[in-house]
Amino acid sequence: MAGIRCLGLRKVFSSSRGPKAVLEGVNLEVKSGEFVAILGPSGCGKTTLLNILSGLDPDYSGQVSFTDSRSPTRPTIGYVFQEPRLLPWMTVRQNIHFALEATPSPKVGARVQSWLRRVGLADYYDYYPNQLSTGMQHRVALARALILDPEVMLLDEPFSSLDEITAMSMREEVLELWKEQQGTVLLVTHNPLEAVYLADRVLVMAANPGRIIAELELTGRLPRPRDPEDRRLWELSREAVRLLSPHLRLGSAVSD
Ligand SMILES: Nc1ncnc2c1ncn2[C@@H]1O[C@H](COP(=O)(O)OP(=O)(O)OP(=O)(O)O)[C@@H](O)[C@H]1O
Repeated sequence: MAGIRCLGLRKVFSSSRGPKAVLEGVNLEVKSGEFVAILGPSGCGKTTLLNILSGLDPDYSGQVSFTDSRSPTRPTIGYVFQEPRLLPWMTVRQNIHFALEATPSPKVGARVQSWLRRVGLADYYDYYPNQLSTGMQHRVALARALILDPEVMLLDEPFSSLDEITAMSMREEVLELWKEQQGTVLLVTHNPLEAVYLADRVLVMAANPGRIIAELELTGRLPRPRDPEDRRLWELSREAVRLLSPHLRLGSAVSD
């Protein structure tokens, strides 16, 4: 499994108002096998950061590197986007198969089917995305990322558009898969309770420019397995919000 390291990361976007630094001086270290959440308000640059780490956005300054990877170049990264982004003309099975970039074979077919079972969609393999609920589409997106056996999982608010009941079961699924695969997870969220329930460590981000302003270590304070009803979760989530509040002002995430 691989760790993530960023040093002095800076990202500038151009707009009609001129260049704007969206990320500035972001330093980040995620250990191999660690589950880290990034908590921050809308527009602080969380997705921008994941896009850079995933390799989708190569236009930045600063350093990004991966430690302890089994690959000599770059670890396999599974990226679950905010929206499921399934290909609408492909069935569930075809969408997952497509991610593997492999030619069809009974072995690959069995692997796809096994992941569909894992996310509770074995009976929906021949459905098209528009025949699935949003929660089901998110589960397909999760299977599509996990089938790659990624060393690093980047999760961009994967539960934010789900109803709370579905989100609760998806969180458990992600925790289960993380334990099983022992991969490294970087989860982006603006839900403090979700962050402290899932992560070993929470990095708090503020906007304008996007930067990490605080860190909340949870491993020693909240042993696993965790109970979603544990009162300490509420206290810790309030602590995370308190770390963020001095940096919040209305419209702070909007371009000045
Ligand atoms: N392609 C782009 N061109 C110009 N500005 C952009 C572009 N993509 C993002 N931005 C700006 O970068 C900032 C950070 O955007 P980003 O999507 O990373 O935020 P975020 O923290 O993920 O927000 P949310 O939680 O709402 O998804 C925003 O101010 C946004 O307007």
